[in-house]
Amino acid sequence: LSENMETLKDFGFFLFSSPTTLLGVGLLFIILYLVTVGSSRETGQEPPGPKPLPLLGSLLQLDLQRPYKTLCELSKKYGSVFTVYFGPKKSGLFNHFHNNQMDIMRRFALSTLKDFGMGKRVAEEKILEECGHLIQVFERKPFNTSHPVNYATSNIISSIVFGSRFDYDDLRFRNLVSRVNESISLFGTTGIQLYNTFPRLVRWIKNRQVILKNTEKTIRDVEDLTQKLKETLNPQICRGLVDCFLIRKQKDEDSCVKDIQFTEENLIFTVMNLFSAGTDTTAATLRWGLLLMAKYPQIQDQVQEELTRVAGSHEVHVEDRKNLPYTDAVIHEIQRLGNIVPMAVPHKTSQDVTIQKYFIKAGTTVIPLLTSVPYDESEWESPHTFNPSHFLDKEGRFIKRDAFLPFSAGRRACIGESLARMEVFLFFTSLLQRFRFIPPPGVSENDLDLTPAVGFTIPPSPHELCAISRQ
Ligand code: HEM
Repeated sequence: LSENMETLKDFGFFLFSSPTTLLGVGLLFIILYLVTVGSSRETGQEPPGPKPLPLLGSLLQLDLQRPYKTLCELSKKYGSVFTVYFGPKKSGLFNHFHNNQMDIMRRFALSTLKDFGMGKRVAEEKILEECGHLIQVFERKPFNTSHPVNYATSNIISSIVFGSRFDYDDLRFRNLVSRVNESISLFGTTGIQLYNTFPRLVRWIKNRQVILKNTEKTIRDVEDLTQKLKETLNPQICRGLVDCFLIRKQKDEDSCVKDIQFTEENLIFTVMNLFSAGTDTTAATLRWGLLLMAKYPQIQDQVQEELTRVAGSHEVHVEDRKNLPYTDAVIHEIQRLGNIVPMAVPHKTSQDVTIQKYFIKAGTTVIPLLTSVPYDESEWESPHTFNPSHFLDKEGRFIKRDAFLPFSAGRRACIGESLARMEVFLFFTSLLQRFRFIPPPGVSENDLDLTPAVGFTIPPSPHELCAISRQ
């Protein structure tokens, strides 16, 4: 996902696309000049920012484990477009795609996800089936929600990509999911921030070695899984995204088209990207949801009262959402407060560009600082409190808010948004229908800690909950 190329058009579109513009200063951009200080001044005015130290840039001013926090503070001082130096020059951890390839792979993934039911009934059926499996493994005795929830969300993307789900006790699947979780979490550590800043100096850093090993093993697993699909491929039937990719590749080969997009390498990385992007994010959101329900039992009561009144013991479907305004508001509030992708995905300008009055050189890393939006005091009545009324009008009807941007905006916004929204709604409602979530014995609601973990995406810190059956 990281360091993907971005065209000038994408960049402009992102900046001026409607929700962003509406928010004014809401969506803040950090412009990370990783080139020599002052070089861009030759061509135009550089965005403001803290004065960089030689070599270290702005490093000493940043909380390297939670950079989004200090960056948010800096944005208050310097405005919606500003510069931060992460050390002296440009660096990146993974960069697998070239510009056009990224565009084509994005389009391919998006249209295949749609073919496989993203936002449609097919996906709904898959998710409801998975809810059935997830419910079986939730326990009355204290348990860590991380594993089961990650397996469940991973199975949704797996069945879209590979055409089938995995058993929760399948060792290879468990390892795949654990490696994704571990790498995403390590991406947020100080060590990796340092590596990104001084790649030559700290190549040996342990967390980088772990990420590289994880990636190597995942590549082997994905190669093996795709090989099995290749052996049983029937060009008439697409079981999942991998099949569609292979069929397209075969077609190009048959008609002697020299393929630079539909290559084995792109297949592996597309699958890996979807697998990581689709697992950790949705699971983190759901885990925040369950934790917040345990912490705020009165809100859990109201969700359960509404679910009982509207759906009784029937399975909740997507079409029920419009009749569940309170539950819908709670889910939106979970996403707002959870703020699980605080710095979106870094992009890179492919050409020089001027934004507002500021000149940004080609090759500059640009980070949309999403974290500034959900806690914006000019947008939310009580930005730091879990308050579902942010999404309700006086009559208790659900209201959309422009400052709700967990999936980012513009041409490079999340491609899994409708799938993720469906997953979060169906998993959350079916779990809340069946279970009451409470803290473990001896732990009070007040003791439940809402400090986020460290990571590229930010789930809650490790914790345990009890799931008491309501039936
Ligand atoms: C609640 C769950 C999710 C949240 C909050 C979320 C959020 C985001 C955000 C903020 C971005 C960065 C956009 C930007 O850089 O401007 C992103 C990118 C992306 N997401 Fe999601 N996402 C979620 C679930 C998913 C799922 C289920 C999938 C799988 C289909 C997915 C696939 C992707 C991909 C492939 C990208 C990169 C797009 C690109 O660079 O062009 N996401 N997501």
